[in-house]
Amino acid sequence: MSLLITNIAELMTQDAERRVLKDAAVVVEGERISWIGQAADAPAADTVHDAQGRALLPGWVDSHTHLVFAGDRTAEFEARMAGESYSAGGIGVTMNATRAATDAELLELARARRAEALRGGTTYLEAKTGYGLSTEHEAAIARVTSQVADEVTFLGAHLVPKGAEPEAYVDEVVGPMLAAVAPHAQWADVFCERGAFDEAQSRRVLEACAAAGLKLRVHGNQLGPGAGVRLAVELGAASVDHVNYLEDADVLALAQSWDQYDGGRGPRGTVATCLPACDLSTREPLAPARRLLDAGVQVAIASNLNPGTSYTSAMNYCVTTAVLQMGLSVHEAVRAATFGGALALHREVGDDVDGRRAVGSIAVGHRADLHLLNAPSATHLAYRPGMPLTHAVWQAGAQVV
Ligand SMILES: N=CN[C@@H](CCC(=O)O)C(=O)O
Ligand SMILES: [Zn+2]
Repeated sequence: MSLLITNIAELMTQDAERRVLKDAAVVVEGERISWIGQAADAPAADTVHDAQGRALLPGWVDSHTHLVFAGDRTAEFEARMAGESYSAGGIGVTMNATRAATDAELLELARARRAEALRGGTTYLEAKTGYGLSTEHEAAIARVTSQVADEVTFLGAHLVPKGAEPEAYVDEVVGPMLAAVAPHAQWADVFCERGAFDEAQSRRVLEACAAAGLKLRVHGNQLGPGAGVRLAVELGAASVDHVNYLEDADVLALAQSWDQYDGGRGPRGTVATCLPACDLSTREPLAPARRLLDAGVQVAIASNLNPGTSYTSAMNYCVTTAVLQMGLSVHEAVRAATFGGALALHREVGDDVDGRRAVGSIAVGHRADLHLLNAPSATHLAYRPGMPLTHAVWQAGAQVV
């Protein structure tokens, strides 16, 4: 079955040439984009969707979520709004609530959140473990996560649980916990921050996970300057996330990591993933996305959905914030939330590579993940902040919204 989406006022492809087409059309065959071009030149298809002058973007690629948890942290949020600062310790509150839930309850909660994200235009999503913090609970959460997320990240090194001795806990993370979770995960992450894991502990976790075949990502430089960015670049992590507190040397290292990049055929560098909703909720300085882009760093924008620092999956809101408060153009912000997220997950290139297609851009051969706005241009995301602009969504060629 083929589908022609026509009468698109603005088609923001986020493809290699960063093309933005006016009066455009897209043809989808099965799960795959098979044609893009001017509406007047479009081939016939089995069915037609008249976009009626709306804007079409790639579906959002949310490359940083903590989708699987129970409970909420309203009281902590209220305290923060009253002037308290965020600390990693709150993770323990969610650990207790999550351990108390059954796997079936966690799956139901996560499925509801995944559906909410999809309704907001998120067609591809990464999710982390990290609220189990024991071998048994991390393995259970990894199994649940693999049923709802497109990419699964092992984050046993999220917090040393209360009562545990840090080095003994790291021994567990790199030993039995890693062995139990690795079959369900593609990625490993560590919260390299004061109050969580120091540089040596983070390095140990990341090296062990890499040796077990997991690709790397890092939570770093969120609450103050630190080793996260440096470690991520040194170990070839796909992404370092938060990046609120950066020294010039961090920005330089991130930029240099992209020196050899040739569009995905050779090695990739380390993406800097900015989490605007989290920055606002924690009242941390916004990540310096403008400075990073100007330095030549590849940037992603993600939701960081979690009950502590960012209880939202609204990527429209993250993009709006990036434009209004972080100094990005609309095109740059949309790129970071689509192509940038895909790059941070090594999914930005490929026409049926290992049975999977590229996501995060609209190009022939890529997965037909499409987001139709109820607006004539993507500019309206920032121009009409907070308005419900998601009109229709296709995921792998199927209309889901
Ligand atoms: N920074 C570490 N982890 C989460 C917060 C987790 C929590 O507080 O529950 C984050 O990305 O912000
Ligand atoms: Zn996070």
